[in-house]
Amino acid sequence: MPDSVTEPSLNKHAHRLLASSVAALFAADPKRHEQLSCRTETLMLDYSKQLLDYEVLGELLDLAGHHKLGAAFFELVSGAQMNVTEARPALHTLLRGTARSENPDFVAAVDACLDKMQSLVRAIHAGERCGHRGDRFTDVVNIGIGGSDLGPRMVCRALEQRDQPLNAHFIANVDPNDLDTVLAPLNPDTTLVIVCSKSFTTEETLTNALRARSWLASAGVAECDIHNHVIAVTTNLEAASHFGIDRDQCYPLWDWVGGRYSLWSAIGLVIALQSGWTAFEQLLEGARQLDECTLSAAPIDNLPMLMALLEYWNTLYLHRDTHVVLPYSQRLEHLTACLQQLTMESNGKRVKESGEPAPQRTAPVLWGSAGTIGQHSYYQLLHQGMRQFSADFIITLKEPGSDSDAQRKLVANALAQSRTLMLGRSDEEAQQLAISRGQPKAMTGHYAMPGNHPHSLLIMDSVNPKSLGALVAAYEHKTFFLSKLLGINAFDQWGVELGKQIGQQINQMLIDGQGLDDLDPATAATVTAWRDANA
Ligand SMILES: O=P(O)(O)OC[C@H]1O[C@](O)(CO)[C@@H](O)[C@@H]1O
Repeated sequence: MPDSVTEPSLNKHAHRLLASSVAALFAADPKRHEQLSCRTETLMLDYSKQLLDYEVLGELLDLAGHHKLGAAFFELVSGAQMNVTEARPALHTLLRGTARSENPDFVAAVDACLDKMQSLVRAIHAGERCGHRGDRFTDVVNIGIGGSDLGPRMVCRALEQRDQPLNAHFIANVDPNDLDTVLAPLNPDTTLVIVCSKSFTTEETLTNALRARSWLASAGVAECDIHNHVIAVTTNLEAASHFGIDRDQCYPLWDWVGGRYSLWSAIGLVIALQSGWTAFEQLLEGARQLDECTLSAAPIDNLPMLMALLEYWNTLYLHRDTHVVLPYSQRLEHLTACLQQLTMESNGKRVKESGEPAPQRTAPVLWGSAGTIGQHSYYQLLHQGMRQFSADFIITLKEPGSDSDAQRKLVANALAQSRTLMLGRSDEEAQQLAISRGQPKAMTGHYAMPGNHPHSLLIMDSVNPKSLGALVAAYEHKTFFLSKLLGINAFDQWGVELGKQIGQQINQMLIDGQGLDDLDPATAATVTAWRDANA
């Protein structure tokens, strides 16, 4: 493939389609939703409201072939060194049992870790492993940040039940208010703390872990009993044992699992503790099934590949700068935050794998929140603002046990918004509205909405462990396929690393006030102001 900024024929199609509309495409082909949809066991993608026709779809599918997306995915799950700057594979799929025979060297470690996790979960749920006074654990606090927080936090919220074995809590921010607020209502005697840090060097996590230990100690947990209340998940056993967590209380992680892809590993312990081992296994199974189907399906039937091709089309050709994810489920309220790290930390890059500048736009900004709440804040911009965006609506068909009237209204809102984003309100209708309000025609523009905002619907039966596993895996693979279309490495994050490094330097300057001349004057002035305020 030449490194052209964009493919000329797709550019021509984009020009043509931008002068048309999704509504016109539906008028010409009322059954297009039957063709422009794709199913897996647990998910359905309806992309008929995207601004594309069969010609464009054909060319996008050809691109999948040119970029050898299927082969690249096989390489990924087979343990090829996809992370070129860190010379590592990215084998999160192995954690859920995909391509075991391709990765014989790592299988035993994964199995042993799962066994160790399961034993812990069983012992805690059976009341065999208790707090220092012999009380059953009632609460589990996960301390971690980024991938060591967002995935498990999202899944725990999604699977929350009234009568669950343990209640899960999360502390991520180094802002002391986060820890103080989370721990305040908890009983230290019945609380288990999991320190999740792949590197065991992340400042926020280590600071919070120390503070959580002090909280336990000040509640009377003797130093020799702390090991019963604090466990760790990390690749860095040495740092964890230096911190005071015995090796046998550490659950392993490996450098071949990226932080933002790690919820399937022991980083997911909090999920199993909250929702049970079976739920955790089902989560892995849903993701594994999605992996299998991504490995075997032709591009036209390959749900994450289609999602990536659509994002590529929307970003590069229809010039959408942002992608809004709108889950119509309060259970999925943390999904967007989780996908932000997944997609923007993976594909928010400006160079290709080779180190050359990326010749085109890379990842769009991802944002959004659970519907219907956003309808009463930022949807106004979606309907009448001037920004160009694409969107995913996530809808569930049946939520057993929830109020059916409210549930129906939720879905009605999702479908209404999707339809309005597609159709908008025509100038004629807007004019009639202006007139009916006794206003001159000149006021028409206030009521008109362009519509024609490309978006997909991701539909699942309900938010359950299996469908959730599949949903997250679908976004993971979409992210990977997009990286391959863009030619970038999805598995490093050098921008974040720089921030961590400079943060440590400035922390030292806040402590001792030394070396301020090395800073820019504005930053130095704020360091001085902070030191004065805290003198
Ligand atoms: O698990 P660790 O090593 O504490 O890192 C936490 C997070 O920090 C990052 O490096 C940057 O945010 C993420 O990739 C990672 O998930």
